[in-house]
Amino acid sequence: MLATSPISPLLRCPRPLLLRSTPLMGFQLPVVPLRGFRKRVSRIEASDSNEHSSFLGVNNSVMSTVGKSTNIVWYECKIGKHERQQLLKQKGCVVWITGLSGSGKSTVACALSRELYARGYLAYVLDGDNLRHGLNRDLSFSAEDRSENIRRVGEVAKLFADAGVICIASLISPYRSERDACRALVPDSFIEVFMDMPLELCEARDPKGLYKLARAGKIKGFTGIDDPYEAPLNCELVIQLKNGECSSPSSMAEQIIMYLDEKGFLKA
Ligand SMILES: Nc1ncnc2c1ncn2[C@@H]1O[C@H](COP(=O)(O)OS(=O)(=O)O)[C@@H](OP(=O)(O)O)[C@H]1O
Ligand SMILES: Nc1ncnc2c1ncn2[C@@H]1O[C@H](COP(=O)(O)OP(=O)(O)O)[C@@H](O)[C@H]1O
Repeated sequence: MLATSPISPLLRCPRPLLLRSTPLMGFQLPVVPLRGFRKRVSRIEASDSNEHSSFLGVNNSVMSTVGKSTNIVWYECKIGKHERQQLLKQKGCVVWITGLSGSGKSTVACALSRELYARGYLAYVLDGDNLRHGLNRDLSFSAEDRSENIRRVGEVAKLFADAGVICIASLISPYRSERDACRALVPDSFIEVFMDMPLELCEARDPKGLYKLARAGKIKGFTGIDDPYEAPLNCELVIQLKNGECSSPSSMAEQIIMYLDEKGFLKA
């Protein structure tokens, strides 16, 4: 359990205190983390201001500069991804669902989450539309902001996968290079699923009336109308119409579950 330090600012630890329960006393004792931590860090010189530079310091601590964050040190916990996966009896991964608005991304994402839950697996959906209500509320649909949107979701998805969770990201994510960058964050556990539905079908569905507005010129830069969508060239799964018919969401989810099972993600 974590708590902020109750001690004076002069003695404040660089990290929060850990509280540990003792069976004998039945209450929590503060445990000051890693004596020598401050000393070790203070002996490392400030790093330069390159985009991403790092060097080994005393006791293998690595002081880094990443983006605009200078003098930062990665702290490793003993309970890691492996332990969490053993606990959950599954492998953390990212199922990245891409496709046009109205192609069925959110529907299949929720069906997949539901089917996994029914089988005893933990999944979490990161939906583009939903994330734009919070984490990404500052982003528009300009190319630059869409790239930042995808980058952030890729980073969050990586954290979920590290937590041992099957993370289902459901975003239009129209640019190949940004999707590839997300893949590079979790190279062995990224499953790209392309909702390969014809524009005509998506437009006919138009559940939010956005295509109609885009065709009328009332929304500018709408994906598939006057903004590009770059279809994947080499993705793990493609979901398409069969004989002109759309499969049910649960059979689409089943297709993804079969892939996860074959590749060993459904065991620790
Ligand atoms: N200009 C424009 N282009 C595309 N989509 C638009 C636009 N404006 C609003 N919307 C709505 O936003 C949803 C897509 O958000 P995403 O975060 O998935 O988009 S992106 O990955 O950043 O391109 C998308 O949701 P889905 O229909 O679920 O895909 C739309 O409802
Ligand atoms: N497999 C499917 N079969 C029939 N209708 C579907 C299917 N998947 C999605 N739909 C319908 O298509 C519309 C768009 O689906 P949605 O999941 O919101 O797409 P997206 O998230 O890609 O915008 C919704 O009205 C939904 O009910």
